[in-house]
Amino acid sequence: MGHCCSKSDSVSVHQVNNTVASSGGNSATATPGDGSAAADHRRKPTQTVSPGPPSANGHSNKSTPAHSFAASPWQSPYPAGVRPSPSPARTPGRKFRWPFPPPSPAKPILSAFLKRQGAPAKPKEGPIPEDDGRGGGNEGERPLDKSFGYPKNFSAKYELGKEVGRGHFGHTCWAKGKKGELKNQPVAVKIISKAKMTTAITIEDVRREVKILKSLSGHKNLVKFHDAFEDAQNVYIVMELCEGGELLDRILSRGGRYTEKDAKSIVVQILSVVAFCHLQGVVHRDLKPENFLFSTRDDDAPLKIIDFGLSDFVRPDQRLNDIVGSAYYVAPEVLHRSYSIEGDIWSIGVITYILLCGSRPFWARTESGIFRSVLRADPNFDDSPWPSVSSEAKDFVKRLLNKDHRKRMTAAQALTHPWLRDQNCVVPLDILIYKLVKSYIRSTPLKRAALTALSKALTEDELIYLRTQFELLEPNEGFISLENFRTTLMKNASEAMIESRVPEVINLLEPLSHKSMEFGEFCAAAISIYQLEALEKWEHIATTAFENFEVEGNRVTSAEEIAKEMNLGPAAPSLFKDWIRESDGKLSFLGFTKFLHGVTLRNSNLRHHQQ
Ligand SMILES: Nc1ncnc2c1ncn2[C@@H]1O[C@H](COP(=O)(O)OP(=O)(O)OP(=O)(O)O)[C@@H](O)[C@H]1O
Repeated sequence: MGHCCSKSDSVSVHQVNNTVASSGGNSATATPGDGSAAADHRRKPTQTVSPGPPSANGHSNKSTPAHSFAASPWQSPYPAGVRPSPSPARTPGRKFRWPFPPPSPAKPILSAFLKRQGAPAKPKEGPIPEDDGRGGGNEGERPLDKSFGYPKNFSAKYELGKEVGRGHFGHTCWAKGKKGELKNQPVAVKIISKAKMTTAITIEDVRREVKILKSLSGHKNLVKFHDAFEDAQNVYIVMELCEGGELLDRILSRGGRYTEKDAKSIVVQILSVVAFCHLQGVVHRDLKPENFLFSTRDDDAPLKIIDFGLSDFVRPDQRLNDIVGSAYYVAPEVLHRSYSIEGDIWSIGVITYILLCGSRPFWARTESGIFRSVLRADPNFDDSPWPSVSSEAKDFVKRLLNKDHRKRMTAAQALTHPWLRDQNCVVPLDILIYKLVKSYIRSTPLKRAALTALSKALTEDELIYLRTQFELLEPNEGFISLENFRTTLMKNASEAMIESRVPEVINLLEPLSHKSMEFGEFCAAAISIYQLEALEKWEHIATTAFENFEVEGNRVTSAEEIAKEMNLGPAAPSLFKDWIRESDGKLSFLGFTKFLHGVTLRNSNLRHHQQ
């Protein structure tokens, strides 16, 4: 995926647009006036390109060819000096139709976002100055080092064939191996032009894409990485060839939507591979139907995730702040510049919504309108075909499209959702468990008692996910300890993760070395109050939990004690008065639920009182 701008820099960016509806392409009957007048640039390039005048981002379309064909024996599909229009005239319609409006090439989300906020937009594809306080060097003075250390003998090992796909910053060709294991085997080669790597950051982006592809090998729904090469002009990423086309094209060929049954099999594959990426500490950041390819043309061909060009490594407690992704699929917290792997889950929610009804959940004619909709609008579940969609499917989508990222299901949890139960999904280890258990073992006895009361309010059905996770930790005679957490993580982690992250994650669980947990305590440790609050029956759960707490756990406390337990300063106790019953000095129902919820820094009142 795109390397036009940095990911790691605040101006990073990208790919906005109508990409959802973008690639379907037979433009012959495009409807004027609805954004669909131009055709699919990948297939009918001459109808969409706008040679000559400066593009919407202020860069001349003439200046730099978008893609290098130097290494390809085949001709560029574009006329000389012409590249796809970098900015679509408008955003296509909400409904999927055939034919589709043109795909929109990269367009920075951030620039549109800044414009909305009244700040001057930075050039979208122009080099990002590296002396902007973000730690780069002055590229005007120091030539960029574009050597990657990859082998240089690409053409000795592979024979390039025709182009099979084109992104904004690279094109992908069919090729076959000339020697070794891949002799005569077809492969795909993504070719990224070094001429387009105009900053140290864009170079780093390519390096990271290769590193991530290497480190993630092994999942059946992930395109297999073979090798990376370079020469003076290009970087070549050799990978498994997927011959079945994009998920987007299949959605289109089915008239815009899937049956629930077929949608489930797609969603399970997406969740499975995304759960794998998240466990390995990788956030994809550009999940959309164009980035899933079918390995063959068969109806039941496996789906493969591609394009880790916007992906990044993320630690369990880390928040990322660069705005990247594609507008229709971007999560609210990405636009708020504080996000992590839950952003991918939102995108899967958007994809599932589209699969089930053929429309986008967040739609507007302009990019700023899309962002507004993502931030504020609730998706429509009333219009056709939603009344005939199962309530489980609707609940599933709603639990992915929760605007509060803490309330969203994780990919592993989603695989245990009732909608997918008949799919017999293999549920992978969830890194969220490690995060929650880490907090639990550091919490106070009162908090643990409250969590225990809460976990006891859940039904066996609601505990399926936790039971699966507990089994994955391979309890010894019903108990798990630090060793179980360590071995299970090692068993499920990639080599890169074992080297870089596992020690850190396990160290944080160190207090567990002196204790072991049976399933009951594990449930108390690994439930997320935020996720439970998102459930329709939360009120019932909370009431039952409080009844449990009254029987076992609720004790006389004071506002000072609670403030102390919640790590709050001396001015805070006045805030907690309502939490304690005057009659017996124990937590009230309100106090119980708020205490469970904890205090977040978002609560400006508390912050104020802490000062
Ligand atoms: N392994 C593959 N097998 C077959 N086709 C592929 C493969 N990888 C990529 N393609 C095709 O090449 C196109 C561009 O690839 P990719 O998305 O990785 O490039 P990009 O420049 O990063 O794209 P984008 O602008 O969409 O982010 C894809 O949309 C797809 O059609």
